[in-house]
Amino acid sequence: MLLKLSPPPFGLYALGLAFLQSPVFAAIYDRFNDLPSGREGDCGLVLANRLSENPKHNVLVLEAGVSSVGIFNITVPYFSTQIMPQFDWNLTTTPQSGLDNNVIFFPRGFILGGSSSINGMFYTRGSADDFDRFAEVTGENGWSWRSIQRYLALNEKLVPPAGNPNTTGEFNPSVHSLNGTTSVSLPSFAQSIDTKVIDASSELGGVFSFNLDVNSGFPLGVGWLPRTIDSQGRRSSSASSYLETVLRRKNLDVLVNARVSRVLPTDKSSSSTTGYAFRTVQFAQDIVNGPLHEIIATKEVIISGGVVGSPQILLNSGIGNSTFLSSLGIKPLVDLPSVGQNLSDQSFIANAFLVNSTNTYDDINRNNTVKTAALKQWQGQDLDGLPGDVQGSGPLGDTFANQISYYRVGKELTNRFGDFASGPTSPHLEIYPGNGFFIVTPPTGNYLSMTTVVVSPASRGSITINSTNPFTPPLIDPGYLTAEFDVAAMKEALKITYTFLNASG
Ligand SMILES: Cc1cc2nc3c(=O)[nH]c(=O)nc-3n(C[C@H](O)[C@H](O)[C@H](O)COP(=O)(O)OP(=O)(O)OC[C@H]3O[C@@H](n4cnc5c(N)ncnc54)[C@H](O)[C@@H]3O)c2cc1C
Repeated sequence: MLLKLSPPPFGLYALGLAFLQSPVFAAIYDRFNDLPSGREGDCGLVLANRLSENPKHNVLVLEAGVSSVGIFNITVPYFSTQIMPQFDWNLTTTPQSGLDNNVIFFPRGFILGGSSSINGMFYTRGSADDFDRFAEVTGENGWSWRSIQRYLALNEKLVPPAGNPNTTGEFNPSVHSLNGTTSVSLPSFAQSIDTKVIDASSELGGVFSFNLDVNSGFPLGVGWLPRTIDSQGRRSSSASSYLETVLRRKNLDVLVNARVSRVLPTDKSSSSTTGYAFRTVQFAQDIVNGPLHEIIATKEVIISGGVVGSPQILLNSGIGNSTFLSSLGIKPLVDLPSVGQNLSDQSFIANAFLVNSTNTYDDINRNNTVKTAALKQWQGQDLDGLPGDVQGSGPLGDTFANQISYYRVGKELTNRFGDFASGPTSPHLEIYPGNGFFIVTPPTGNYLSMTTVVVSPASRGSITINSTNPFTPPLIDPGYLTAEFDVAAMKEALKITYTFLNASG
């Protein structure tokens, strides 16, 4: 099947895959010249995994960033709290009018696995209403909450946390799968605030009531937070779960340091009325000096460059708003005005409060002796002369939040602005506690973080380009807090946070 683009299809993925003869062996390559000849195409890692299940398909993944294999700082979950510029695109937003024209860092993974290799590993599904809304909007019932269960089960593999602590009462086994691909576990490392959080939920009740499983389709309330971490306390990313496990396949190859500039029509005789077959992918391994390489997929190209990379590749290729592309000097091939529009991102504030406890994570972040001891614990080295230190245990084998909570804003706000959540089971707000001040820890003091997120934002923005150089960073405008609803909702999140913190527990 060729990927033919003609208006109005949307949801274009890109970077391709190909069907070739005589598979040789599978590998991750650094240089184009080392690729076995005849390997043509590429695609996202879940697709690469599923498509290469069929030995008749040959699949090539092109990744702009580096390989994730064996990278320690990616594997150790806790290091997700630190910015790692070598694995990041290091992008920033345009000045944000909703944030006093500040420019904000916009992290995205520049590595195999993309942002799943640098993210916070929270495993939280959308609500039942979210999926049912996808089904309604797309007219495709396969997206409904009921239908999607099969795919959630294929994705999730619930495993015991490192050290096998007792997780009874922290989840509902009936909504989890033991047989999928991505390892998911409950917290392995008890934080000193855990009991206080659960006690506050029970004391306050109402909207703070304990929810046995926020992944049941009904996320409202306070619950324990599953994370994509395996039983040895290692990050489970799309690269570690979907790619590294199948690298032995002879029909799957990966080329890293390969930045795609454009997809090109392969059949020059096609036109915007008959539709183009975009099977040629152009990319560079050296974006300053070139050269530009071209490969042609025998079958199909699938663009999966994420929320920033995909629209940028499409716009570079002449697929987008024709008037805009012409004004920039790019020949429009397919008029798709929605490309890069309607960007929706969740604004958040990492609120930090000084606390009188010294039992927080802050010293791991700023004291090398404490960090080294925690690393030894993660490596399973003996710290106390007693047997039993487990690989992946301790604070570094876990992410920074053990609980998560979801709320709806009051009726006053939805009556005034409308309801931007997908339905009554869907939250407007997410709030999670963390036992420290993360990302940029101050040199002194101990902290409690209460991060507040508007998860059903009304603000909309865009991803666009302002250059004919395909490697110039795109213009990222998430429009943070430009909608009045989002500002009002964030204020409500802060009020909820104060109520929660004022519980006597
Ligand atoms: C800091 C951070 C924390 C997050 N925390 C969580 C969390 O705790 N839980 C959660 O569920 N979600 C979290 N997310 C969101 C989640 O990680 C992303 O939604 C998800 O990874 C998006 O997947 P994707 O494949 O669409 O895009 P990406 O993960 O961005 O992958 C796109 C891939 O394409 C590559 N690429 C892009 N352009 C090109 C090009 N021109 N040529 C070649 N390759 C290209 C990129 O390098 C990347 O590997 C977080 C995201 C970030 C950034």
